[in-house]
Amino acid sequence: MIDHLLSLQTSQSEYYTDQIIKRLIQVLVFAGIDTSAVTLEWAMSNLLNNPDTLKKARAELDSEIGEEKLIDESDISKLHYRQNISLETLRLYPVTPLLVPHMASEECTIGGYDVPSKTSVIVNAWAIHKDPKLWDDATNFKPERFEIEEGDAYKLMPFGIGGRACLGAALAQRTINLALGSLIQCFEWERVDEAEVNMTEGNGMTMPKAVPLEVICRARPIMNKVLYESLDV
Ligand code: HEM
Repeated sequence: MIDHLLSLQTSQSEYYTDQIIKRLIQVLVFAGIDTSAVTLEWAMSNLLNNPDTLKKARAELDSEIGEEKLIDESDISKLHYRQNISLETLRLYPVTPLLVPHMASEECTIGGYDVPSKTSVIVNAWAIHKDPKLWDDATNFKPERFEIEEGDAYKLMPFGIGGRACLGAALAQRTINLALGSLIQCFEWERVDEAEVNMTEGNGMTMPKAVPLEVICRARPIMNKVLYESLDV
């Protein structure tokens, strides 16, 4: 990306100044890293509190990919249940719960309220995602719900909607699905004790867990195979 921006700088030096390039990279780092990492932590926490879901996700991986090769990007589209786990995680724990503030470009009506032009408008995606009028059993973690519904964009909007929606949504979904798939394929996961993982939401720009996740993991046999192959022994 930096390479590409620097080559644009040679042909369009007035626009692609060093400052613009630095800011673009800052935005990508800021918008792209913590959001995906925190979502992954919420997803793992959900799986540890829902062992049957974890078992089902592992069974899907074993049957679609097997235990001989590691999951790669081309496998993601085969793993529907796994994708539903990410969607359900982003529904219950959207890491940007209020999206980012918008401004009404012209006078309009929202939910019966007259909104003058240039008013700041904040969308509470967190509340929409848990609204019992929109979702059955709204507060429970049920990835199966997406087998029936497609994740209507006006009900499920962890990446925002429209012209200013998240530019990295597709990349984020691929990264999260691949990372989560690899973690499930390569390790057995257990809670550190009998108690459920604490799902309290903390404060911060990207809604973190109030109590960081602690887990026990054990390598599955595929790890031996992959490690030996990479050492070429
Ligand atoms: C789980 C991961 C992510 C979530 C939940 C997320 C969520 C969001 C949300 C809610 C917005 C604001 C949308 C709106 O204005 O309504 C946004 C904007 C943006 N996101 Fe993401 N994001 C994620 C990952 C990423 C990644 C991986 C990148 C890039 C590497 C990225 C780049 C951006 C950029 C550049 C914008 C600003 C778009 C604009 O203002 O036109 N995001 N994201």
